[in-house]
Amino acid sequence: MITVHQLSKSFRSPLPAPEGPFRGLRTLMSRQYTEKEAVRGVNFSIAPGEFVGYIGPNGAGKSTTIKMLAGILHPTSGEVRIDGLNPHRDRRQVARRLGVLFGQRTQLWWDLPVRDSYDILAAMYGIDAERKDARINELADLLQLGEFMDTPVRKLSLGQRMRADLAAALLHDPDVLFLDEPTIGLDVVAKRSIREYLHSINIELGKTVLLTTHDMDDIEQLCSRVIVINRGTLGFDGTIDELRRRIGLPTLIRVTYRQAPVLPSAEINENATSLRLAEVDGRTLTAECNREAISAMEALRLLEQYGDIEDVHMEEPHFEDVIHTLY
Ligand SMILES: Nc1ncnc2c1ncn2[C@@H]1O[C@H](COP(=O)(O)OP(=O)(O)OP(=O)(O)O)[C@@H](O)[C@H]1O
Repeated sequence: MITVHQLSKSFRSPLPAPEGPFRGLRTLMSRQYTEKEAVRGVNFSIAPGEFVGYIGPNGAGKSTTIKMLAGILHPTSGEVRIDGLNPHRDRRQVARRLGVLFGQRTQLWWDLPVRDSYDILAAMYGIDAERKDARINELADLLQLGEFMDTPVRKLSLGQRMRADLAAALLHDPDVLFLDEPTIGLDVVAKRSIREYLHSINIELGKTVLLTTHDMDDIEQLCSRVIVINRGTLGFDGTIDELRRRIGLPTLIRVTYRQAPVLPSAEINENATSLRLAEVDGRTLTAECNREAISAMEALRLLEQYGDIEDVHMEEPHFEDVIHTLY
């Protein structure tokens, strides 16, 4: 559905003129430029129906990539294809298949009621009146837009605005969605409602979604695959589980024994790279387990030697911590 081959984008900015009078004016006239390689030789492909997270630290090149995928920016080199089409050359055809949301900027008309923005967008996409009304009613129902459909966009709360923008991105029923920070600044309730909706359109309607976000809960709850970009180049492309394994943060195993365990230093220390004792507190022992080196069953078999186990609790490393290690 989406293929990206050796995609690169450089930005050229004028170098500031040296200190002195009329510096601002001299900067404008400056003929010296600096080149910023925002995206460097990126390759990936996304199959129909995938939900992919595209993540990276600030300034990594995420928005620049999405803008090139959507045909808003022209690549310096490399290729993008959306369903075989070039987003720049075949702009109109691609626009029909594509819905784009930039969470930081609305694509709705600020001073117009929400409904009027949809009328304008429907005219731009060539949607006839009957289909437009049916579509707006459907989206208003699913995204609960009814109460503010006639309110100017500038008067909406952030959560309402995001729902209205999502409906705008979906109005023409595109197969592919590019979402750049769709939950930014939202409270937990609004985030949950947006996530539930995105999940449902991916699972039930088979929409292909590329999601950029700094919210790792978005990624963990929605994405089957994650692509990590850093300083313009891809560092990882795979499932969340693969990413966890690659980073190798330990799984915590918390075992409660029937009686206080006999301290197990010797044997656990022999296996310190795979299973490391972190803490003993009364009847509870906490160990850090490297799942690459030892299975949970093997770890439990080792821990069983130190007493009768009453309860076991396992805690995977927090995804935020995994990502923090990666950045
Ligand atoms: N129009 C532009 N002119 C010059 N440099 C730009 C332009 N747009 C982006 N950049 C630079 O390209 C780099 C990548 O920017 P981009 O917006 O793609 O990052 P991002 O990963 O989306 O970051 P964030 O998470 O902060 O939104 C940054 O260093 C940014 O300053």
